[in-house]
Amino acid sequence: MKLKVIVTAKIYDEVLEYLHQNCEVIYFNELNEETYPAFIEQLSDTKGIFSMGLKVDRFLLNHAPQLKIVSNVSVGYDNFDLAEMTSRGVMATNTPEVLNDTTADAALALLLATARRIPELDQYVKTGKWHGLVEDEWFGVDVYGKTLGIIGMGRIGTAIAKRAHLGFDMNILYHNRSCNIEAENLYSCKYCSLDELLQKSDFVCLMTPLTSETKYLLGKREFKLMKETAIFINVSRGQTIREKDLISALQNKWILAAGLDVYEQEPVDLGNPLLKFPNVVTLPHIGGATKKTRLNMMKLAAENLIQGLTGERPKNLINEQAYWMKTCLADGREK
Ligand SMILES: NC(=O)C1=CN([C@@H]2O[C@H](COP(=O)(O)OP(=O)(O)OC[C@H]3O[C@@H](n4cnc5c(N)ncnc54)[C@H](OP(=O)(O)O)[C@@H]3O)[C@@H](O)[C@H]2O)C=CC1
Ligand SMILES: O=C(O)C(=O)[C@@H](O)[C@H](O)[C@H](O)CO
Repeated sequence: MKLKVIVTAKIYDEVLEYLHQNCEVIYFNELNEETYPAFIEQLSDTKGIFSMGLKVDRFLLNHAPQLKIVSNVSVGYDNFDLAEMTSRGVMATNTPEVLNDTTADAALALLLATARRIPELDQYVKTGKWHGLVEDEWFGVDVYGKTLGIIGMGRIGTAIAKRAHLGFDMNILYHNRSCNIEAENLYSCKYCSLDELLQKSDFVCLMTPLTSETKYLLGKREFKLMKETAIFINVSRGQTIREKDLISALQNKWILAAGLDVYEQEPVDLGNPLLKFPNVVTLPHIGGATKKTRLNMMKLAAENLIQGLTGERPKNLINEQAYWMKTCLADGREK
């Protein structure tokens, strides 16, 4: 008998086909008020879930006593209550690496668009304001040769550093809890404290995961430390900053501008003051999304799911302990 899995993410046909070959698939195109009760009902004998950003908490787990694995089609997994999953032996997996370059491209796109005021100038052309020589009040600022501070120099941070250093001759500062020797050697990145990075950078790019440590990492104090000419880019998660403090920073001109892919609340509320600033360039949390990369993320997530269901250690297992609890201890294998 095939094992039952629930799919709650939009999924490309070839990946759905792969899952069908291996599992009995219950597919929810969308989880909303109407479909949620049926989803909860299906959980009772479900072994695996394939989802993107699904909140996996005690409530969900209480309804899923047979669950072995939740495969996230995303590298960030702040949607998981990891402690709760691990204590119940439910494996958690994500999709690192395959989206590094796509997300780094998006971060650079935001950086360039904000610095050179591309959306404003696009409107300038399209609304017929272009009559002669463009006045210098519309000019942006240079990117090449400037200092970029990357907070969170991991897989994606390093891909951003590569582009900025090799492509735009930028000096790179970075801050992590530990050093990234590869980034230092390959792209001349220099480690510094968070405060030093904020004070010295022309561009500050936030690229950490959202954790209890990074929640509200940047607030009023940190925005005030930045240069008045600094441009802030956030492609991590909305809650890594205090959004109301970013709004104050822009209102009071503590910083020059911001480029944002992520928000405290998503989809962002139309009344959010951030949407009113001409010097804020916005994207709808699409940094990691191109069709090719999304397909690769889905394929990886599907492989992780099947590996977990068939007793293999999933390639991108996040909580090792859960694997040993359910898979190895259950069949008597030694750690
Ligand atoms: N907008 C989008 O579409 C996308 C957003 N993302 C977001 O980007 C995040 C990063 O992805 P990825 O690069 O693959 O992750 P990595 O784990 O490779 O990198 C994260 C980096 O953050 C650093 N970090 C973690 N905690 C802290 C802390 N408390 N203080 C300072 N630095 C810290 C880590 O270094 P150290 O451990 O040494 O501190 C590491 O270098 C994801 O978790 C996700 O939230 C990812 C893809 C797309
Ligand atoms: O992988 C991550 O952590 C991401 O943030 C992205 O890939 C989104 O999941 C995706 O863009 C859907 O919003």
